[in-house]
Amino acid sequence: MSAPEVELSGVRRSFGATQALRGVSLAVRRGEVYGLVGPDGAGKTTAIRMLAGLLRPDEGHARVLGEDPSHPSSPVREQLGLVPQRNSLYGDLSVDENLRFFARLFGLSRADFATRRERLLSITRLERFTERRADALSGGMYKKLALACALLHRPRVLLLDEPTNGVDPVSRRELWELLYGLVHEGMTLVVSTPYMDEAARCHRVGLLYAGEVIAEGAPRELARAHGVAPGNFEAVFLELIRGRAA
Ligand SMILES: Nc1ncnc2c1ncn2[C@@H]1O[C@H](COP(=O)(O)OP(=O)(O)OP(=O)(O)O)[C@@H](O)[C@H]1O
Repeated sequence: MSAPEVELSGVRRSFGATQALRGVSLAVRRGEVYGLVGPDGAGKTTAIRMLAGLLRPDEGHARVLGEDPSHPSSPVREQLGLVPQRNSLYGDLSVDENLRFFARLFGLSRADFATRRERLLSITRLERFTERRADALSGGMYKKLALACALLHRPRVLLLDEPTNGVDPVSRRELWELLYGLVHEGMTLVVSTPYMDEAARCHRVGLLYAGEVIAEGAPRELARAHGVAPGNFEAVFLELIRGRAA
């Protein structure tokens, strides 16, 4: 079996007295959609930020394509895309200006940018809105633009922190279709979400609760193991949490 592309191993991280991650381990293979599923405050953003190299663990380690993503000169940074939870774009800049800004940041050549721009505007269906300011976009369109900006440099691993938060159901479905398209092209995805129904859209999920992975597996298998209908992760979660409280 191939080596994991994304890995957390025994990761602990505290902020003052708050233990955000309490010994989290996970491994994601090429072409997988791995869901970090859990309620607000479970530690999802902390885990994503660690994989993006923006935070270091107190204990344990994070690896992406076998490298430490927090290392300033790590080549893996070029292979990583991040869609943060909010405010990742310049609200006063238009769709086109945001794309251009991030293309410069990633060092894309003029010709490469032209190709990427066309492709990304097409898959996100933002072609008709290139002049619109990011702040004036709907929630779903804003997330699609954030995704387009994160994809400019053709990352191999994409990290998405609650990409469908505040997005209407139709745009949510569209975003997921877009994500599957990327996976089809060989990308590896780690997606955090507080929406239990979205767990079923992932190949594998880690259920995160109070800084710990309390269950992990393929959605259907987890549902079967807990005797609930496929996709009913709320029931799986409640049973697991009840089990811990008992
Ligand atoms: N920079 C920080 N300073 C202090 N506490 C923090 C910091 N970052 C996270 N925390 C705390 O760590 C815990 C986990 O937060 P985290 O943001 O990772 O959770 P989450 O699952 O992403 O939830 P949310 O969806 O609400 O962001 C929370 O109790 C949070 O308040």
